[in-house]
Amino acid sequence: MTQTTRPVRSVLYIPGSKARALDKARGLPADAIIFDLEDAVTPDAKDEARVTLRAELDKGGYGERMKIVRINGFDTDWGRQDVEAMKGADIDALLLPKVNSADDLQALADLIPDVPLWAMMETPEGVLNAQGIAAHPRLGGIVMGTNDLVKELGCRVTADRMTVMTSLQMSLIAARAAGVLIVDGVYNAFKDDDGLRAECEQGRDLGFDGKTLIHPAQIDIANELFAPSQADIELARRQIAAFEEVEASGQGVAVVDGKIVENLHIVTAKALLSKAEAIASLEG
Ligand SMILES: CC(C)(COP(=O)(O)OP(=O)(O)OC[C@H]1O[C@@H](n2cnc3c(N)ncnc32)[C@H](O)[C@@H]1OP(=O)(O)O)[C@@H](O)C(=O)NCCC(=O)NCCSC(=O)C[C@H](O)C(=O)O
Ligand SMILES: [Mg+2]
Repeated sequence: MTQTTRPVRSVLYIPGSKARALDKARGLPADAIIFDLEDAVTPDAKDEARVTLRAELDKGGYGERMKIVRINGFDTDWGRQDVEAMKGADIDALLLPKVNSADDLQALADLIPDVPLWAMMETPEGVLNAQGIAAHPRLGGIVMGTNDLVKELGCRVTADRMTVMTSLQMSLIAARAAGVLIVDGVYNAFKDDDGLRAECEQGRDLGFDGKTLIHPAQIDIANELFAPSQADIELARRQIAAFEEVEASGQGVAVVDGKIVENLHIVTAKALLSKAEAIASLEG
């Protein structure tokens, strides 16, 4: 599976300092894990977290879950030490926080070869430079950092997220233009399932590949809402069948449920079926 077809419906942050949570993650149904050395770890726990995390990664047992390590930025004392500690580790990506430009990613790329890089989109400068960041040759994915964005923009958190909508969409457009994955920001109220459900639906409808999460109880909702539903799958199959039929008679437009279906809709339908297959193979 290439990085862009790999399911990332649920992307769970785990503080690198919490050994129990790091162990628990081996049995959680998250598609991806962000092992965090940045904001979820207090300054006095940074050195120990780095050692704990490397030991847990070396132990393995995380299966097919995508393993992403969020390091500290290079404007801190810890960023370079985090990179050193992750050299040779069995990980799928390093995630750089507060990326302002492609140069920030290049500084990380210069320190470590081969490992794909992911970028946190969570500063106004980063959002304005989203196109260049997404186009960096080592970039595999973008993670929205909506908490930092709210802080930096000086806006309020609203239920409809209109205050961060421009940033979400600029980042998403940049990711799509570059062909990299992009996952939505976290929903802080981790006991509010209805609120999480609404935000997942919004993120999915906007085009995000999945949602970052802070608690295991959020995983099932994200997995459900970022997967094609049975109705989506059946409609895609009917569209493909109907289009093949009209195509065989030399026409380019079918009608399904009173709506036109053209070749471009078939591309979307096939992509949806590929995603459903990738999820089934991951879960199987
Ligand atoms: C939010 C929490 C502090 C809550 O922790 P806790 O009170 O321990 O929760 P529970 O008692 O309900 O936990 C039940 C069991 O689940 C395990 N657990 C909890 N959280 C996780 C997790 N994230 N991953 C794996 N396992 C987890 C507990 O260990 C319990 O297990 P057991 O004892 O066996 O029953 C806590 O959930 C937490 O710390 N969450 C992560 C917070 C975090 O990572 N924050 C940083 C990322 S958010 C961010 O920075 C985004 C971005 O940068 C931005 O700007 O927006
Ligand atoms: Mg942040």
